[in-house]
Amino acid sequence: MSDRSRERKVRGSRIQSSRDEKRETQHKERESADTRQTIRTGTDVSDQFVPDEQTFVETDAVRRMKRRLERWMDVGRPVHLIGPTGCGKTALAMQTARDRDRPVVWINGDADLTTSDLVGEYGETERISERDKYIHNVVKSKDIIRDRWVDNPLTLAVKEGATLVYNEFSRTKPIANNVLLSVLEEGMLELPGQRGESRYVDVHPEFRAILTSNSVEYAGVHEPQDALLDRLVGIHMDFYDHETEAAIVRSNVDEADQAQVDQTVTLVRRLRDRLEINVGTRAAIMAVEGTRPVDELDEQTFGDICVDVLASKVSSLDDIAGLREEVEAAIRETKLPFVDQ
Ligand SMILES: Nc1ncnc2c1ncn2[C@@H]1O[C@H](COP(=O)(O)OP(=O)(O)OP(=O)(O)O)[C@@H](O)[C@H]1O
Repeated sequence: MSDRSRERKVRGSRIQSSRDEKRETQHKERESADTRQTIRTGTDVSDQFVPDEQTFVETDAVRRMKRRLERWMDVGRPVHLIGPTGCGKTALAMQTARDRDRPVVWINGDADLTTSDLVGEYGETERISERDKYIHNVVKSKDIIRDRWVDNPLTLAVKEGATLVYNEFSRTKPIANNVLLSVLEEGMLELPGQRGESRYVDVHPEFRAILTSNSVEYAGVHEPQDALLDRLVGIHMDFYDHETEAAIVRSNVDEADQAQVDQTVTLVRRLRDRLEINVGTRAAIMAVEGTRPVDELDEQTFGDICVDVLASKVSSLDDIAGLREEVEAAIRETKLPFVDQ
């Protein structure tokens, strides 16, 4: 492949470096990795929240999904991860973002988010006092009070060439997300509150975006505008395979017994098929955590643990009774060796 064909175009602006030069740049960046930061605090920014780094399990299934995501990152396309609650979207997005060796910016979608929450506002007032020091013992002071513009996460990410992880973006009202349209296509961010030249910001060529949404809410809460969806590559995720879920549980629960993890994952996957409510990987993690303090685990106790793990998703005592029946039936079917039947 000729060098020219290796040059990759990012929406609205061209990465000047060929793939080799980019590798060279990345190598240099890696050398100064300690200067790389997840933008938590930077110049003129309020503290940025980014989920803490966790042990990330990479089985074949996870690697395949991650590679699929990275391919689109490589060509500069924003990716939309869609999947049921607790299937692993956030963990995958965050690990892919971290592995890019670029700053990571996190935004949590919310119905109250406005455009200025995303891009910035004149959030602070600065008072500048000038004293006239040329005329002896005459003090003339002038206070200038000026609003100071504060960049918010999206502007930060666009300026720094960060990887933006916009979690549950469809919880944000579409009108607030409109500001993404020109970022993802024309490579230009418009700051509605700003004036003159500073109203427009060129998108850094290394800027990338991963948006996640919950399959149910995605269609429900705020149907995203088609113009935004049109700019996104969509990857639908489902729950991982048994081996991956068991590995995820083990990585999230210290010193968990392998057999108990396997059996609990089997049970949780069985309940996922039987119940109307969404049974995510977190349920398996919490069920194994719930058994840790128990010395002699019997069917009743394990049934209580599994009901507790899922009960917040049912709203009435009748539903709880139905849930318990399903849980107990699934425990009997799964013949859990560690549970004294
Ligand atoms: N590859 C992985 N390695 C380690 N833990 C993982 C991995 N994938 C998912 N998990 C864990 O499984 C649980 C659910 O994952 P995650 O939060 O990423 O799901 P989600 O689809 O983003 O959920 P939600 O829709 O609630 O945001 C979390 O506790 C997460 O730490």
